Amino acid sequence: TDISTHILDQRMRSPVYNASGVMCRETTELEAVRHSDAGALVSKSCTLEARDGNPEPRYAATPFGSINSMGLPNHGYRYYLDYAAHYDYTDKPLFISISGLSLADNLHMLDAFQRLKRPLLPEVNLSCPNVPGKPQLGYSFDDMATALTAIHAAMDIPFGVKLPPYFDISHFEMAAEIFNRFERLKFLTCINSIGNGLVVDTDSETVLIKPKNGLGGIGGDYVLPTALANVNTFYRLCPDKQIIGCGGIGAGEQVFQHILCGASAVQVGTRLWEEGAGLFTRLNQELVAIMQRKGYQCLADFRGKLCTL
Ligand SMILES: CC(C)(C)CCc1c(C(=O)O)[nH]c(=O)[nH]c1=O
Repeated sequence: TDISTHILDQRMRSPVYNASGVMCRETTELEAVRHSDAGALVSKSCTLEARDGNPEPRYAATPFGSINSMGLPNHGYRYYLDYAAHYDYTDKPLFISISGLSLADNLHMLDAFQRLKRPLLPEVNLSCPNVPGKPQLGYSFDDMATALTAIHAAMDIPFGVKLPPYFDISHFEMAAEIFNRFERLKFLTCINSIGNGLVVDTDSETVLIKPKNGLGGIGGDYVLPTALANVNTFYRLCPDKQIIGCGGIGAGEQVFQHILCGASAVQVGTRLWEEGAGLFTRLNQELVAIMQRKGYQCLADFRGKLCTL
């Protein structure tokens, strides 16, 4: 049973790896993912300068997932640039998440990474903050088109984007129309956390996290249906791009479902935060067991073959 996959021409022995933001801010964490059974690794979204992020508590596990308002804590792009400069690319693919506070910052960082002349894979976080008072880039279609036009013009290496969840069919169509303009935009990672949820503790009658009056991105079991809808819809609307699934993965079954919906690889956030890097070994084993039960030899036997009624 072969669970290997490729993103562009880069082979992954397993289709499963970490989601940006989890187990990837420190080089020690990146190395833990690299030494695990994950098929790749992605770094914490970086900004031009290092950031402490928001006051704690800023992450909380909940009965069916998690809530977070980390506030982009990271060591600044140079720290991840150094990791990418010395990385052994024959091992497993390295994705670099970029979340500049402005288009100029994104262009500066992306240029620095492409000047390394290494096969790293940039993942531009479109949940990055836009001008205050405007929706995030991923929800401001004109600004998103402007930013991607500038990024595509500046990038001569392939890159991807990390997308917020969409819910309205017209938004899927408008977003896909924009992404399909850009040939070197080669992969779409769907989805980021579902924004600005609120989790309340009944006994204390209090929110769980300190920032933003307790509002934060929701991950975990709660988001699986939305994640699968985004994976499958962009899989159908953007046939020239690969889809990386993210959201609601806690067992091999959800890895299977994401790939059935069209994902070429999948990322795990909440479950990885809660379980640690041994998770990848478990998910790989559970995926193999499902494939064996169904008689599939490789991921291509079922990728994108979701049946409709
Ligand atoms: C939400 C932002 C702080 C604007 C970007 C970083 C980010 C964070 C974060 O650092 O709070 N959390 C997420 O679940 N997704 C993200 O993309």
